Amino acid sequence: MSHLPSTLVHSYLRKAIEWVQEYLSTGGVPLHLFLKNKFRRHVSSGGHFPQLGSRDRRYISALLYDYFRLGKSFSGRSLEDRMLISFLICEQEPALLIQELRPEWLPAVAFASPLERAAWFADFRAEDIFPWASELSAGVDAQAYAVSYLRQPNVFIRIRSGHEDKFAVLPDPIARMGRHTLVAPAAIDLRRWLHAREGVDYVVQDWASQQVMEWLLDELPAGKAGSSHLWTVWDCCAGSGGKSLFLADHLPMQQLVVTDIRASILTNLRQRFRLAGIRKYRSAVIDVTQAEATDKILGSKRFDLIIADVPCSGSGTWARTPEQLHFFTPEQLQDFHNRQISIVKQACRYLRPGGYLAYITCSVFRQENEDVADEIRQMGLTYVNGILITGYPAGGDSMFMALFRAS
Ligand SMILES: C[S@@+](CC[C@H](N)C(=O)[O-])C[C@H]1O[C@@H](n2cnc3c(N)ncnc32)[C@H](O)[C@@H]1O
Repeated sequence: MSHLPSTLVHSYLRKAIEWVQEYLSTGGVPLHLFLKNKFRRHVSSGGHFPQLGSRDRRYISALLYDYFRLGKSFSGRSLEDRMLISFLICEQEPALLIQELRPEWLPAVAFASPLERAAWFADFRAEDIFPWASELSAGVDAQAYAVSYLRQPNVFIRIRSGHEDKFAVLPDPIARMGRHTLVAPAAIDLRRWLHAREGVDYVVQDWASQQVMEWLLDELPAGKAGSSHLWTVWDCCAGSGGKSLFLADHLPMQQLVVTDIRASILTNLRQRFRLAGIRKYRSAVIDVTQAEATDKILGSKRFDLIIADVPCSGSGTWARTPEQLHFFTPEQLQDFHNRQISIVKQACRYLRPGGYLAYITCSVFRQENEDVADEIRQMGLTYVNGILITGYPAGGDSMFMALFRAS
């Protein structure tokens, strides 16, 4: 791509500004859904793209996503300036657009890293991107975490045990991080590059998510040599089953129960389990905070291990959904905290004596991590160990886990 007509460049910017203004005033839906809807409904209004082609969509999407990557920085600038600064900082090849719209900024394009490009602007302060550093969990490097927003995160693959031979030779854009973990640049079309089946030979699972589950296996007696115990497991906020799929691949289980408050996400889970060849499990829609309804379904069942991968701010994954930086207010943390406590309080009634509770979030906020862990201790469970995986140096998510044991 060596040339972009000037009229087209201006139309991209106009469209992106129009849509970002609309999104800022309505919010509500994730940005990717907003854009999907917009692209579908886009009707020519006499502009320069009667139909939006894939290049048009790419530019407009990048302008919107990058705009949110700046978080609260450059707040003294106009919307147009912020959009173009963010494009310059975050895109690998921003020169065509910048040359047309802000040629005086071209010297900044010469820098390779987003941080260097950002620092070219005198009014940049990394701490403005994410201004809630005092709320972070211990172990999160506030500056590195803030700067991680400036780059689209990577895609991570978990190779399923027994399928390793399919990945003996890797094509160029895909690299190995471990025996079972591969990393690829964002927006890669995995089907084009891998001669392996998604869901069968591999699953897309973030590095931090794989790391916390491996850590869990090491902490549990199941990870120790000579253990032949068959585990009974309840994944009480199972979502589309990322954690359960990992366990089904690695933990000898007698029983696996997966539940979620949303029926639709369980449909997704069942499809993934079917592909993965996992048939021995029970699934049910349960709102764990509702004791009576939960009792009706689980009855007198008691579990060796309960996975509580609770709903949270998702701040450990916000580099994938940077619009959340704009809509977040610290007051929301108390609501998340309360919901997390009520889920755990109800869930741990189903632990058998000596059973384990794995409390998990993809949050970097203390109020959802250490503070909830402290309250779980006060519920009478024994704290075994905890871990915070900070994925930002590897272009991945961050995740917290605290492991408890019932007496
Ligand atoms: C972080 S996601 C789980 C991700 C999943 N464990 C995975 O690895 O793919 C949290 C899940 O909790 C579910 N959830 C929220 N409130 C709930 C409740 N009261 N009872 C049960 N599930 C709930 C949400 O629907 C969501 O799917």
